[in-house]
Amino acid sequence: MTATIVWLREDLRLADQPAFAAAAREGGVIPVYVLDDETPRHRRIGSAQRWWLHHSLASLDADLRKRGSRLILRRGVAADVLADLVAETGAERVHALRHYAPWWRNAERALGGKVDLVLHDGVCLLPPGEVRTGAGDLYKIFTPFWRALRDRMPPAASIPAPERLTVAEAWPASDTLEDWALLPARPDWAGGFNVWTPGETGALERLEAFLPNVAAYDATRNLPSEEGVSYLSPHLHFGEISVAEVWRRAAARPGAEPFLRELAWRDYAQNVILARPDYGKANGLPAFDPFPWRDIADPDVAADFRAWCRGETGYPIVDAGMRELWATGWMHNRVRMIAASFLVKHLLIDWREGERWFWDTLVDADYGSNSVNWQWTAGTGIDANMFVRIMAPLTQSEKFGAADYIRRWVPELSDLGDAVIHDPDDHDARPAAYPEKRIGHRAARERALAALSTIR
Ligand SMILES: Cc1cc2nc3c(=O)[nH]c(=O)nc-3n(C[C@H](O)[C@H](O)[C@H](O)COP(=O)(O)OP(=O)(O)OC[C@H]3O[C@@H](n4cnc5c(N)ncnc54)[C@H](O)[C@@H]3O)c2cc1C
Repeated sequence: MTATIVWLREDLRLADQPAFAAAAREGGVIPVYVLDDETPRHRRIGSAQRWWLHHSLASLDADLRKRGSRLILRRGVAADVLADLVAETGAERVHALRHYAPWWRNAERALGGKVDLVLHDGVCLLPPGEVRTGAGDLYKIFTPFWRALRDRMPPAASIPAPERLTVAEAWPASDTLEDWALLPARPDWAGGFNVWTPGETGALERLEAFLPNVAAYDATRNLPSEEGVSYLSPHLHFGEISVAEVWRRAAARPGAEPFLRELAWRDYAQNVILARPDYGKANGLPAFDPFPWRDIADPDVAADFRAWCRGETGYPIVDAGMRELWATGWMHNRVRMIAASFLVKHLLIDWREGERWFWDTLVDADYGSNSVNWQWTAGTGIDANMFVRIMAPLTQSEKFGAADYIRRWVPELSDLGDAVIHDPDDHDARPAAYPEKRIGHRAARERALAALSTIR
């Protein structure tokens, strides 16, 4: 019997997975995941995502075993490991989904030069690069991108999960998940991650739980104290559910458009990194290259950065968000915007420092979505919120009703009432255990605008 390898990356599912479907038609299937910390170099999978990956791979292996198959785990440079595995097993070809992070495109090119690699679309609603302006260019601005994408929806019908995968004649050797030590041990900081159920079943359950709320999403999505969003981002990042399936299921309900529009941001981000592979480190607007960010090597700046990471800035909404991130690996979108803006504009610290922190601590860290959103918030991006629009964290906190959210994540403030909790200093109500503001809003605003004027 011929054998075919399915190379899995952030597409850890069986349903609506064209690489599995194509391989299953050809004979014996060998599903392989390669832990590759070398090809992405400093973009190796971050600590929070290693936790997720462990559980997601365990879940996929269990699902495969129900179909008479199993997951083969190998470690090393993906293109080399897979080429060796093809030689070892006599596999005829490798099927995989196409990915858009620059290191994955390099790995696809390298592997394609060695073996018969068949790449399938399935990571986005539409393959990045396909949505273009009338002049044939890629869209820089989200709103026209969204309109063009929407005109080409809905996505094609779902591909069912293979009921039984034909088994390879002999299984190649596999590492074990324990060999990879993906879970934190000393200390185990992932206790709060138990709010998540990584894997295809967990992803589907999340979607089912969210669908009845889709019509209310527009009204609740900015309210961190409420459960108004889908919490699907890590499942979507790891490809445990296809974004097309999320679209189809949500679009079948009335009032789904605001949610579908947010899904399109994910596609948009992949389009941006396809056009600008260095978007995680290079300003979208080169005019910002000489911007006088404060020097992180300076001990005062380093202390500000540490306070931001730990949720000790003295701004309750920022601190609640940063602590939610540390505890659960996730942060509400509105609070991500406020916390990111605070780092960049109030503390005047380069957006790349924040992007790196999020890379390590988010369970949904995604090269496209993270860099696009950081650059959007910082005002340095190709589709940018202007730098001069400096978010006032305290006003945002009040406007979006964050009192319960703050009480939950900042226990020092849990006894404060709604009227004072957003800005305890201003009401002379700051408990001694809660830190002072690192900098006042007005002073921060003036400093940020003065810095901006130097590059104008
Ligand atoms: C500074 C900053 C950094 C971010 N980094 C990431 C990241 O690394 N990975 C990530 O997936 N999202 C990132 N986001 C976007 C957004 O915050 C999350 O996608 C969202 O909070 C996830 O929660 P949810 O699944 O409940 O989203 P919902 O509101 O339920 O949205 C559904 C899905 O749409 C997509 N989506 C929604 N908003 C955005 C957006 N602005 N950009 C891209 N996709 C979006 C996500 O896949 C999300 O799961 C970032 C936002 C900011 C401001």
